[in-house]
Amino acid sequence: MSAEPINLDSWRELPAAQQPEWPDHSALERTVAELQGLPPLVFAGECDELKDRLAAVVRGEAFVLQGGDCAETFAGATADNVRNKLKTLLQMAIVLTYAGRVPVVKIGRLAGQFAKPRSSGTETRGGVELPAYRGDMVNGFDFTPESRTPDPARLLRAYHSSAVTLNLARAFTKGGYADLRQVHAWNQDFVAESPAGRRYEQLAREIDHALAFMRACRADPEEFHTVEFYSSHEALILDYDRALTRVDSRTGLPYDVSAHMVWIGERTRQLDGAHVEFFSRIRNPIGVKLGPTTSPEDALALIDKLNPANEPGRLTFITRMGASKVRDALPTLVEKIHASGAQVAWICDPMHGNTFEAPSGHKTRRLGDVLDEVTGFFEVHHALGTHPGGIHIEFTGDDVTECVGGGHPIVEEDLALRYETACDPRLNRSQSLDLAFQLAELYRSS
Ligand SMILES: O=C[C@H](O)[C@H](O)COP(=O)(O)O
Ligand SMILES: C=C(OP(=O)(O)O)C(=O)O
Repeated sequence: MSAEPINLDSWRELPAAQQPEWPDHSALERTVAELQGLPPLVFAGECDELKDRLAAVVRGEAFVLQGGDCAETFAGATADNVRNKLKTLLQMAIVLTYAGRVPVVKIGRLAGQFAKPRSSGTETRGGVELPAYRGDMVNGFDFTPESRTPDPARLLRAYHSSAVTLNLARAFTKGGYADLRQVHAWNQDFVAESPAGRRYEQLAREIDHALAFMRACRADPEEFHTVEFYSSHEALILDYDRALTRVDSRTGLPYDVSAHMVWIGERTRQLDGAHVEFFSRIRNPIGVKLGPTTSPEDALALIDKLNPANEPGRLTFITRMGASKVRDALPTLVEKIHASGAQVAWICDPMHGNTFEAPSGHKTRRLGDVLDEVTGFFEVHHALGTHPGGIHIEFTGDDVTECVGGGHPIVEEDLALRYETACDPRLNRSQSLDLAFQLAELYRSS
């Protein structure tokens, strides 16, 4: 048991970036009090299990696949939607495990990814200025004063939507849908239409043969029938994540039980800021996004503050440099941190450094840039002898047209066809599989 209670409110004294301006503070306090009385969404023991899996990533023995929507929406918490995202994640994981020959730690940007940091606090349309959309946890997407006013009741809806989503994810991953014998079923609606689907079908046939062989040998391990799946989100709105922090009865230590893993974004990772302070107090495995301006000194100071015991699996750096910068910005960072002896996992987010505006005004990303950043990430780690530990992506299971490129190509003129994201552009299912095949090749040759 820990000797003294840990102060979970020390962050309140510090500047907290990207927080909503709640118009009604007493409503916020009532909501927070209600959240504090609600059951945990995940258990501390599950968070520890994920920490162990991430420790294997630090040792170079496993690879992280972390992904999901840029911004989940309340309306999107449906069985079809969650199943489609999980299906894509499972297909990507199978490609990586089979073709890349590496165990994959599966983490969704799911069941809690309801808040967004924004470049500007307001949005102007036709001369009207309103608060920017900050995710369904804070305000509505519609461009009206009512919808854009931050509403604390949304924190409760975020909790309940997370609970529904996590319940579906647990049912799909433990209840038979994720059984390896379903490798073909996951592809059924897809195979004929897309080159990635056809390539996947070939791989699924090989897996079938391998499974038949294993069964003939009377080997049918439990791992073939269910999947370990973990949830994660950017813990941006501190009132929410603090209200869902509970002291673990086994150890007396605090965990943010709104997700297994939480991360700090590029815009809120100030060393003397509230987010870093709050994260230093909770015991979940945590991530920190690092953009191209991060100095090795910044990263080392974050390690001192967030992982003073140098526990492997506790801290993951998610680098998001941009394809044009990764080969210049990443090497010194990795080299100096590795030389310090710090035990961190390195994950590449090839999305957030590669956003641009198409002539139509849509925010988009090129799959080619995404693949180039991932390739640069592998090159840097290969040259330094460190482990490229995973990827963090924004994707969806639907055939949206938000990013350009891919084996089943989408061009800039297609963007308006199915542009459905609430914030940043996501890879569709075919583009996600293209990425998985490329990753598997990179992994095998690294
Ligand atoms: O997902 C990341 C950020 O929230 C997003 O890129 C911010 O977008 P903006 O620059 O349109 O505010
Ligand atoms: C905001 C995000 O990324 P970053 O903090 O890296 O900009 C995100 O991943 O949603």
